[in-house]
Amino acid sequence: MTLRITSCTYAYRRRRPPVIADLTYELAGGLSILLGPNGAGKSTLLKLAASVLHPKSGSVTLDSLGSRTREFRKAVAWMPQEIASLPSLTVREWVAYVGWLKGLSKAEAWQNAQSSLARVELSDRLDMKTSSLSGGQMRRVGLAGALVHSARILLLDEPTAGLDPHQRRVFRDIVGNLGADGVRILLSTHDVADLAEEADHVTVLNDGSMIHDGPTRSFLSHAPTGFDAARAPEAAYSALLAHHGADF
Ligand SMILES: Nc1ncnc2c1ncn2[C@@H]1O[C@H](COP(=O)(O)OP(=O)(O)OP(=O)(O)O)[C@@H](O)[C@H]1O
Repeated sequence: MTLRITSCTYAYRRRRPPVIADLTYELAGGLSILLGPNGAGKSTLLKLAASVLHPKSGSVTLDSLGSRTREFRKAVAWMPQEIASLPSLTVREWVAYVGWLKGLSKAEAWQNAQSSLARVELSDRLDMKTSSLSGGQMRRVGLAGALVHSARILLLDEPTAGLDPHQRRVFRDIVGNLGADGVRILLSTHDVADLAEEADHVTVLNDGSMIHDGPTRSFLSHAPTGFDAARAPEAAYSALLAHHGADF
């Protein structure tokens, strides 16, 4: 399934410059990462792709499905940057609720909640209230929510922020397995060094426009010569932004 954003423009306020300006993008296969300075428009782009926001002009489609259709919403999962705990819900209820909102039956949602929480290593927290979790644990609940309805497209907004090194490894394994199953993943991150080596594709946003969109190899080629491999992703990122006069 191909997710396409075509000539999209989005502004939060009238008479203000758009946050996303006439942007066209197609999500490649495997893992794509979305980079850019604070305020570049990464979360806004993910929300447009997830049908949480709707463009003022242009379109968001999945093959022939428009982004306002139920089928589109079922095929696409979105993990927001801020995962809200619902104080009255347990961890399993929180994830099952997301599954139910995405069209699963109550029984399926309840069952899938258990298995997706096992994938993020939270089986021992099923019956705890979400309000009692740490920030990193709550992000893992958010990821379980994105996994619960087996979407073909995953849109993850800074999923590794605040995760400890072991949980980063668990996250990478999950993403690697999903990629192998043909799920397409777009994730935003500031963790250039950590994730670039895993990514198939890199997109860089600056001030609402794409300044790079291509395979990881072509992104890394922007690193000035002489950088060792471990520092190449950061060097490539800085070089691209400097080239485009970004204020970062
Ligand atoms: N709800 C909102 N109302 C008004 N302006 C907003 C709103 N959300 C975001 N913005 C503005 O839109 C711009 C892009 O924000 P966005 O959150 O998409 O950037 P980002 O690249 O995800 O940033 P970060 O890396 O800091 O998360 C910023 O200037 C931000 O202030």
